[in-house]
Amino acid sequence: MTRKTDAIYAAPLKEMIDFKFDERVVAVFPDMIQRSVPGYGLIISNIGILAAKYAQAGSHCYDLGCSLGAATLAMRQRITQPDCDIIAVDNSPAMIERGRELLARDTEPSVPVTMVCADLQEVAIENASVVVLNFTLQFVPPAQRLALIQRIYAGLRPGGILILSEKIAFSEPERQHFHVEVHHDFKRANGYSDLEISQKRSALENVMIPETLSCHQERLQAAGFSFSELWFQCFNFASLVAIK
Ligand SMILES: Nc1ncnc2c1ncn2[C@@H]1O[C@H](C[S@+](CC[C@H]([NH3+])C(=O)[O-])CC(=O)[O-])[C@@H](O)[C@H]1O
Ligand SMILES: O=C(O)C(=O)Cc1ccccc1
Repeated sequence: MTRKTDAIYAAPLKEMIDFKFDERVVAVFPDMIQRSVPGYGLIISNIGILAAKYAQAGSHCYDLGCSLGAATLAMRQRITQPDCDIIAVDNSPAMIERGRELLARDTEPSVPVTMVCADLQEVAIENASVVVLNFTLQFVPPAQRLALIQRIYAGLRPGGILILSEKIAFSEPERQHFHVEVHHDFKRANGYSDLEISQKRSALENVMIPETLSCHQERLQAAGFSFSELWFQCFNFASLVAIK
């Protein structure tokens, strides 16, 4: 399959509109996320590894903010426990429509998947062994984040896990500056121009709100998770696993 190149912010825009997961983004999303998030492919494949270890027989696995279902497909390929299913949720109709097409191409008999177009806040989380928030919490309004993590904790079985990947912020200006600069270098090395980088940054400003690693760790603890581990970090992109 040829991958469509992301050029959404390549030409100067007269007016900056907030970033939205619409048809235009969906059409280039695999290219956009791969060129923008350091370690994205590695994170996806290791979500499969973690799910294979922690999925429990007869439980649900959730992929919240699934986009095109990359984490879902990685989990689906690896989970071997009987009677599991995956519930993949996204509130972008364009993402779910394309995600369903990609899922239909994956014809190997394996774990059943349901792709749901809904706000993740409206989806019940129950009898869960694996919950994935792969770069999704950063788009949830900060005031709603604790309640969501508490609801995930309540829906997990003992021994179940939450995988939480996020772009992170740093409280010390010098450290924040370092990571932002190096991330921009990463994007430049992947073919984005300075204009694309700066226009996308403005479009994301009101929509994607990163927090510090300690903010995430403290929230996980406050929600009841007594164990969490940073298993991935590259520049200002990190992934935690928390075990109930
Ligand atoms: N309230 C919400 N309810 C449901 N979905 C939401 C909500 N808010 C945002 N989304 C969805 O969360 C996704 C975030 S992208 C996740 C990548 C994916 N996890 C991946 O592993 O490829 C991350 C990124 O692009 O940086 C988008 O598809 C939104 O529509
Ligand atoms: O592109 C960026 O600068 C990011 O921080 C990551 C990202 C990737 C895909 C959609 C939105 C944000």
